[in-house]
Amino acid sequence: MTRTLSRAACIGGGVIGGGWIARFLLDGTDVAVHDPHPDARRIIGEVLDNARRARARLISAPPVPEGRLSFHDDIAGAVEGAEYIQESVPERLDLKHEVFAAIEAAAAPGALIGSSTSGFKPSELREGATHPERIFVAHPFNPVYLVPLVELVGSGPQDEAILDRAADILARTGMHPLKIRREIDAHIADRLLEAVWRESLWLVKDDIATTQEIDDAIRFGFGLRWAQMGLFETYRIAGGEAGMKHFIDQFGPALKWPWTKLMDVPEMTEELSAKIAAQSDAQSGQHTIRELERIRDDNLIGILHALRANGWGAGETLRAMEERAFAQAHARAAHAAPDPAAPLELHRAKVGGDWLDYNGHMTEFRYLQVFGDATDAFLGHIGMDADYRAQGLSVYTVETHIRHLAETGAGANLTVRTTLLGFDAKRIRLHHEMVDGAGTVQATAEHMLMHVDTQAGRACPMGAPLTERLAALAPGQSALPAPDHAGRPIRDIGWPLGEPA
Ligand SMILES: NC(=O)C1=CN([C@@H]2O[C@H](COP(=O)(O)OP(=O)(O)OC[C@H]3O[C@@H](n4cnc5c(N)ncnc54)[C@H](O)[C@@H]3O)[C@@H](O)[C@H]2O)C=CC1
Ligand SMILES: C[N+](C)(C)CC(=O)CC(=O)[O-]
Repeated sequence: MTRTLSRAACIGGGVIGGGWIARFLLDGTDVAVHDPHPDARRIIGEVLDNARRARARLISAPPVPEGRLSFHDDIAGAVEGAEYIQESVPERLDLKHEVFAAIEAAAAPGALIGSSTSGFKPSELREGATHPERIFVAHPFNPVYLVPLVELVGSGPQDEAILDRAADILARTGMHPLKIRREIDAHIADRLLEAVWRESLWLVKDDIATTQEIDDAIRFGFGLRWAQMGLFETYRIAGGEAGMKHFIDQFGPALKWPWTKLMDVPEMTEELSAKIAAQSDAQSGQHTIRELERIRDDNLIGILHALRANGWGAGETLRAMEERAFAQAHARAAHAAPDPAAPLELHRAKVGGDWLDYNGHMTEFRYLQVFGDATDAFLGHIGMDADYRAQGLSVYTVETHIRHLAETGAGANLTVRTTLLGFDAKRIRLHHEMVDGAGTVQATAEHMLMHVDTQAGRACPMGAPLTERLAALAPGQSALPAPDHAGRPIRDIGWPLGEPA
């Protein structure tokens, strides 16, 4: 299992710093914060509330125990003992230099120092630094706790090693590090965003469109495409069967037509600024910023889930993050060395608000999900983990019987108690009991699992390590009273009007 970063420091806890704090903290890392803003604790607390809510909806794995959050009056106190330091103070070079000087004076020699800067180059950030090689750009995207991309930028090839170390740490928090080949103002993504932003400002200034109309042009159209394919793959398809070559032949000339005014920037007069703000108020002023954040988060989570289901783009990053969270949960359960003579408590879950059906109860497929995750936790417990499956061996569930016994509602903290009902060379029979925080049984499940050779696509005997682990559990588990419903089929209720023809 990959190690979680033990201590991070976040200097600046505003929009972006708050997101970094949440990402690290919810990944189990202790986070030390310095931000002189008088309301910093409240603001960060509100961001954290939204981030916890989002994380519970995003990932079905049991939550990682949160790291410890501490606030410090100065930078020295915050960075002491931190392995990774993230600077997210306002976008002013003089301020960033001041902050780096204070960080360098107190940080451990091996600590990595990332900057959230949207536009400055590492060579600019490093001016006047004592150990410039430790400072690099780690440019994230809002909300940092949900959007996986982080652009990593150094000054040249000599920075490969430090960027690799940073990439490794940030990938373990569920991010997608993109190493930029060469430093350039505003990296990659902000150059692209800036082009769209600049053009949009012209459209508002020239009264061609309102902020609402521009946003509609994005969200009902090309914005939907960009979350899943980006620009080049999208345009390749737009070239039809002849692909990118045909696309360029057809639309290349348009680049010389006056479609854009990209090289100019409209002067940001008081009048233009007030016009944009008024249109934005009319468009979105009915929601608070925190409400808008929650709407945004829920939409992003839906998109990420769809991408995960399709094994595509940012969905792959989410899948890896979730697998890691499950592996950590299984390791924690195994480490707790459950009593083999009692039902094994190997899996926990919390019922998210979006797990409910139209009756306000946990919807049916979520029961199977929780029981399936508990089965995986049991399999991990007996040694059937990702390494085992990589050998082309796994188990398939061949039969399931779920009983729904209570009305499981939103927010319920579920624990699954697992009993081994028996095993032979190829099969494992399991019973799960799902209880809520008060110990009330919500549902039970019985499963028959078949050990398979996934390449050959047929059942095969388990090897010695697995059968030995099962045999070690057998004395304690077989002594437990068998549930009275075990092995029971669904009762036949007959046909009151007689057998149908
Ligand atoms: N807002 C955005 O969409 C994005 C911003 N960034 C970058 O992140 C950085 C921060 O931007 P935001 O979070 O948007 O700004 P912000 O204004 O929301 O937050 C900045 C925070 O830094 C604190 N601060 C000021 N002086 C400080 C000091 N000496 N030590 C510690 N904290 C200090 C402020 O109190 C404030 O809470 C900038 O470099 C920006 O370019 C990067 C990606 C996206
Ligand atoms: C507007 N911005 C330049 C600060 C935006 C970013 O840096 C990234 C983002 O989250 O859009």
